[in-house]
Amino acid sequence: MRVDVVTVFPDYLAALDLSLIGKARQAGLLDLRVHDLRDWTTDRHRTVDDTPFGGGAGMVMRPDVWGTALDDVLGDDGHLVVPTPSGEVFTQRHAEALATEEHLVFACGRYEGIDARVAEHYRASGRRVSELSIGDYVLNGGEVATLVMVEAVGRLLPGVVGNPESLVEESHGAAGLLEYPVYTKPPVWAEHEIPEVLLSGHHAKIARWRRDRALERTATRRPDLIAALDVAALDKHDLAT
Ligand SMILES: COc1cc(COC(=O)c2cn[nH]c2)cc(-c2cccnc2)c1
Repeated sequence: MRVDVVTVFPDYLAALDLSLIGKARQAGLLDLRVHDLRDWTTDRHRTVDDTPFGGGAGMVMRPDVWGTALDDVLGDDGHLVVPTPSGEVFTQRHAEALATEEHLVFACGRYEGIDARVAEHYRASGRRVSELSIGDYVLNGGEVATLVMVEAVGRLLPGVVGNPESLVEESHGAAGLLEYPVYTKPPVWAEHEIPEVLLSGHHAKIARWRRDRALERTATRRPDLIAALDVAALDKHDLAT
């Protein structure tokens, strides 16, 4: 997979050189390129923004600069992803769908956002455009949201995560449940013990205990997910464990 990120703060994406995503890049599993939007400006001050039509506070990012940058970077197959508070909420389902793409291009907005004609222009020219929010809050720019989405997508690519099994059981995974509580040594810590069943070696009981804790946690913390629960996947998942 090729991922391009266009931003006025390229250094923000340095975190993608680290850990699993960094290793995936070195292994050639992920071809990540970060671009400075100002490289497509034509004026002496390398201006990327201007005042909003209709008035209001703040500045808006110019369509002409974004257009020349994205025409270069999108190529024939790029799927344009625009992190924005006004987008569809990004979920594990979006991560799974984006992980099947060949080429993603993240446009990191700053100020009050990007001129709306940019997304419109690429949609109208038949390109896939996804305006996605990582949550109901406002950030100063799309870079942090891009880090979140690149990590969520990148870790699903074959070969990136050591044990693909671990992708099945995690929160928001195939069964749509939150993850059950996990424990490791020592068996007693600060007078807190481990649930007995986990020491029993009885795999069916352990699987059942884990499923019950996941259901309990989901019902308590995310009742909205219970309504969307795919019981069939849950049982399939259960039988698989
Ligand atoms: C592309 O347009 C944007 C992008 C961003 C950065 O992304 C987020 O904040 C975000 C992404 N998921 N959840 C939040 C912010 C604004 C923005 C800023 C101030 C006032 N209004 C809008 C606009």
